Amino acid sequence: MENNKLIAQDLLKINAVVLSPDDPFTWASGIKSPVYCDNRLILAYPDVRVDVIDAFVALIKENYPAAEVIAGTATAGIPHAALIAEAMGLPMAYIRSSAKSHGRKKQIEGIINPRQKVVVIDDLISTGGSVLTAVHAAEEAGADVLGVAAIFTYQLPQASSNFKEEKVSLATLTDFETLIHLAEEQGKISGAQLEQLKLWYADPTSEDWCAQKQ
Ligand SMILES: O=P(O)(O)OC[C@H]1O[C@H](OP(=O)(O)OP(=O)(O)O)[C@H](O)[C@@H]1O
Ligand SMILES: O=C(O)c1cc(=O)[nH]c(=O)[nH]1
Repeated sequence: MENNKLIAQDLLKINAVVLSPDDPFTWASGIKSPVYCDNRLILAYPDVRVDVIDAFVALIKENYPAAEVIAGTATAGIPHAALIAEAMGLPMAYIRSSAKSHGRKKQIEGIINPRQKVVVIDDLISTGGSVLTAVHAAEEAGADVLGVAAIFTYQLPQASSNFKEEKVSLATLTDFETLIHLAEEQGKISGAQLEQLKLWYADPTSEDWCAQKQ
């Protein structure tokens, strides 16, 4: 099975994908959504963890073969970055959303040296805002950021334009289209739920779909 389908199947199997159209989720970006994908749950399933890390290693070897440091985005990107770095025998670092206000007042924990080739890991891309903040911090430290690798992307136009504008490469293990297609195939989503998701997905930043559900 191709990795994008395997990982989507794993996410469905562990119930990482939750629908709640009547009580929408608020995403990090402020977007209201009927769907949430909780990749943090992967950590609880050793077999799924192995699938995810094997797929990440293959993705990084293919897209960013010169990687020298694996850097996780705080917080959900950190455990995956640690496991990838371990599997690849590479140094690992993590990047906070902003510098600490106490202690050593760092945004980057661990070591990223100037000119080092860095791959930044996040668990999930909605708008890409969180991981692009981490990319900027690594670049400010002088790193040569090869690109971003993440488990899942919603493939939102807003994310594509953000990555394009910043000239940052993005590679993911799976995506919204693959996930929804598989959920439909496996009867894990009803026709009504699919229609509502389509309505939201046509314009995720508008909250019209919320109004129309009532
Ligand atoms: O692409 P974006 O619009 O930035 O959204 C995706 C980000 O949101 C989530 O993190 P969250 O802020 O919930 O924090 P966490 O990683 O600490 O769980 C997720 O883990 C991504 O980092
Ligand atoms: O955008 C987010 O905050 C977000 C969406 C999602 O589905 N899962 C998640 O962990 N964060």
